Amino acid sequence: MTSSTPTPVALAARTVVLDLEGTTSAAGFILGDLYDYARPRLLPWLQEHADDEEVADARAQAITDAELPPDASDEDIVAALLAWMDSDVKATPLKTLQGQIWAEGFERHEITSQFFDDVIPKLHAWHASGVRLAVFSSGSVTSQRPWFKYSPEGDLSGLITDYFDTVKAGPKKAAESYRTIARALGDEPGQLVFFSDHPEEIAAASHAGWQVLAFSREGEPWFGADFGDAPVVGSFADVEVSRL
Ligand SMILES: CSCCC(=O)C(=O)COP(=O)(O)O
Ligand SMILES: [Mg+2]
Repeated sequence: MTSSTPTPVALAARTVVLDLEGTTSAAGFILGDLYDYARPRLLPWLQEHADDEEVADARAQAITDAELPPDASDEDIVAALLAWMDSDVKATPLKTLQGQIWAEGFERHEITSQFFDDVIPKLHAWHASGVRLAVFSSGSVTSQRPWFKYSPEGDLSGLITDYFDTVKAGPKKAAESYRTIARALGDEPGQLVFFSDHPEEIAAASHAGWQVLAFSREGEPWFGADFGDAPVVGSFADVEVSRL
């Protein structure tokens, strides 16, 4: 029998920016527990929050993105949202509406977040050593904040200083989004490192001059993907980050 020891990766950075699904947290949990929570709540949410500006914008954007007629009904829009959910299409209007629904679910203690066992100890250690921690996820900032507040290990929001989503920063597969985040954080690109499970996100961050670290976790959608020249690990336990 052969055994392989993972190669530890040592990095120096001012800020670690975290992807969530597939990196800190299991896709199966998000696509299972969280999506199941959102599905039956989409139609009543649209109906009951029709006057909310963010909901109205998401509704209009969903009509455009799904190529629905301008007078599409709430039922038509929900059918498009559900189809996106079934294929895990990370459409911004879907993420806005899911995020609002989940935020309420977290506040009501009807859902909690989930992290791989190797993640939270490292977040505490890096935060304690002065490394800034931020998030860049397709999940909306409205859902990112309670994701860290209502963790199974208590409130982790004190560890995270900045949150970015595709509304604030732009698409995760576009290098310009990483330039926007670097400017917002006041860091030089090389002072930042992006952790992600997605090859195109890793390529985009790298193109913007960031350090990158790819996560290839067994059982996750991008396990075994080709990350080009990027260093690859399977666990936060294999990573050391010192403050640059
Ligand atoms: C904040 S929990 C919900 C996360 C989510 O909806 C999502 O799509 C995560 O995708 P990521 O960009 O973090 O891979
Ligand atoms: Mg991801």
